[in-house]
Amino acid sequence: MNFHTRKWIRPEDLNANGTLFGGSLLKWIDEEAAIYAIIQLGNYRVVTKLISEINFQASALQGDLVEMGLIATHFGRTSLTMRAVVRNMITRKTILTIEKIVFVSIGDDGLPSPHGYDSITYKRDRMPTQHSATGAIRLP
Ligand SMILES: CC(=O)SCCNC(=O)CCNC(=O)[C@H](O)C(C)(C)COP(=O)(O)OP(=O)(O)OC[C@H]1O[C@@H](n2cnc3c(N)ncnc32)[C@H](O)[C@@H]1OP(=O)(O)O
Repeated sequence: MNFHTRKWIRPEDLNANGTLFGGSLLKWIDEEAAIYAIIQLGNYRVVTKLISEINFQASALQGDLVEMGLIATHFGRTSLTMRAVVRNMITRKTILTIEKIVFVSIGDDGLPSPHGYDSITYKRDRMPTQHSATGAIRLP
């Protein structure tokens, strides 16, 4: 599992208990998983289909650093299933684990679209050359 993204816990990320607000964390995870799905499925149009049980095991305080890790666990026909782990880099405790996050690749018609992949890429070789929403073309 690769831990690409780190976050610094700021005052606006705290709950009334003075610890990390779960909603902030879930927003970061959903965005991280969306970017991971785009890289794996070669499609900017991916949507969250399912997030399984979220088990908050520990927390973080203002000023702590947390890191998020994702790994693809299953390539379906139109979907990608991932596992997520978030760790507190200061206390070294696991903050949460999510066993299943499912994203679906969407076609221009707005319906699930086969992505054609069955294994993880560790490169940027599947990045689409054109963004279907903006028409922007990526330079080589
Ligand atoms: C990044 C974001 O935040 S996106 C915003 C939040 N997400 C959304 O708004 C998505 C809203 N949902 C939808 O638009 C629709 O449910 C869609 C397009 C995602 C899927 O539509 P469905 O009618 O369920 O499509 P369909 O039955 O063909 O399933 C598509 C894939 O999802 C999988 N799937 C569907 N339901 C589930 C489920 N409950 N759990 C796990 N996988 C599921 C299917 O197995 C299929 O995968 P496969 O092709 O790899 O076998």
